[in-house]
Amino acid sequence: MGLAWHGMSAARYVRSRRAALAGVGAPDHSGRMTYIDTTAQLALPAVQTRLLVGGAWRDAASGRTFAVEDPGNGDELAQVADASVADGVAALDAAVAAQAGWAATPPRERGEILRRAFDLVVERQDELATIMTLEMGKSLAESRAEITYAAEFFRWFAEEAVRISGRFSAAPGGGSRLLTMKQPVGPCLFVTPWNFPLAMGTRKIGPAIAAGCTMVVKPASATPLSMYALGEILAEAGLPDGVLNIVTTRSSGDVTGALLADPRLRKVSFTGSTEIGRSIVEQSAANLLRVSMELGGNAPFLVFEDADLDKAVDGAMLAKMRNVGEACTAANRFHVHASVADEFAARLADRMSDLTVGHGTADGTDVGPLVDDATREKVEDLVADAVRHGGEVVTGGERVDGPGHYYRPTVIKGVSRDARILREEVFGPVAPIATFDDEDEAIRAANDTEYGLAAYVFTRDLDRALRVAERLEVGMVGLNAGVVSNPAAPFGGVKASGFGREGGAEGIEEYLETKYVAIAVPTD
Ligand SMILES: O=CCCC(=O)O
Repeated sequence: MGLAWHGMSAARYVRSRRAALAGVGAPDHSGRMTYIDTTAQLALPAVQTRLLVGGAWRDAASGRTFAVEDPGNGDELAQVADASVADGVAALDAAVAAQAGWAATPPRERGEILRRAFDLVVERQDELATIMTLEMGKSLAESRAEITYAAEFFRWFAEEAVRISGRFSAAPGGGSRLLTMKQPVGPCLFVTPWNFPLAMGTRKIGPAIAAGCTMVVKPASATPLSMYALGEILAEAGLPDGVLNIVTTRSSGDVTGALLADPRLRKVSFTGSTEIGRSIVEQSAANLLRVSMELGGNAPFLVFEDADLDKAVDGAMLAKMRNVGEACTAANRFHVHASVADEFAARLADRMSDLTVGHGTADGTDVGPLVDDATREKVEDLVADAVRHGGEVVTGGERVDGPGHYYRPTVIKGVSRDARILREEVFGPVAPIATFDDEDEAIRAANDTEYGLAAYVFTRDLDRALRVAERLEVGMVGLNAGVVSNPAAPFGGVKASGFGREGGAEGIEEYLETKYVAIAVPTD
């Protein structure tokens, strides 16, 4: 059975969209994006998604909706309920009402729900990939990879649900015993981003379900459809009403502000920009909420003179081009030993210029559009600034004309340390390369940022690898590896990249409180 889309079959929706989109935004090697007007064939069903509150789908109290657009050609994909503050509070009411019952549900039952949801996500990978590609642009291959990643959080936390434990010990002085237990923190608010619309949801929802927490999820307004599809799957997997509530809104600040001010909320987890993260942390102080923040990055990619350059270029392609560069873990700047920098730049440019830019659903597309024009304009500004600061564009360096927000995969070498592109998060397919002469200089350059999420190190010298990994001010290091993300590993950053860890054995701890009971034991 396919996803049911509030009475209409999402499979039918996806099929009709897929047929309609065949040929739209086909890549054209002359440099333009050809848009084949398929309006006559589109015949889009008026997909309207609603809010999920207490297990029921309902309209926003305001009756308002907003449009979700395909970043690959600007087509409207759906109208989505635009929740008001009252809708947000109703969702929290539902989460609060479900909390006690859910916390009392046997861990095995919570794990089994997650396991069934894992199976369903895997089974529906193609449908989900089409929805995701349409709403955020990346190629279908990228969307499928994200869906596998997303599903694995459910499988991982299905296994963690039954391993929550405490301890029992004797007080050193005698006279009492100490019983330490773990309990769910309570109702949570999750604010998820558009760049990984499903995985950033499952990375929070999975451990919350495993730990026995209820939740309100507010997905990014650009990408609500993947989250709705996930809500349908979790309901089908047997998640009780009210445990997961989904609220889409364009008034994010108002709705999340009201929830953060509500003393019934006990935790907030946010993935997104450092700027918004700071504001959420400030607001969460009033009720002293448990907080997890997964914020911006500015990952350095270090290539030492002894690195295997083939592996370094493979790693660079992954670290830079995964998700079209729209990832907080993306290699943002390349610091390469001066003796190998030209060779590295030439090899990377060869690989980048081979990539096919096109609509995410078109056959052969490697690189889809950026999510919106503001993102593309920022990329253009950063490239222009890098060139003003002496950078030489080796490949790319321009937008693709035509509908959609496309930008060519770009390599710039000789970027000087004062260029903005080495300090600001690019969130696009641009690899700026700067050089260093020795290890200390490489580390100084890598740490010269307010961010501290991920870093990548390429070297064949094990001593150096460990030394450098220890000195880098980041939460995650890829050692001769271009991807650090793994559901079994603790994902998270330091400095302005936030705090808290998602995934791994640490992931579930974010959703658990520790309580201890002192038990008097008569001594005679
Ligand atoms: O963009 C943030 C998350 C990226 C990831 O989980 O790999």
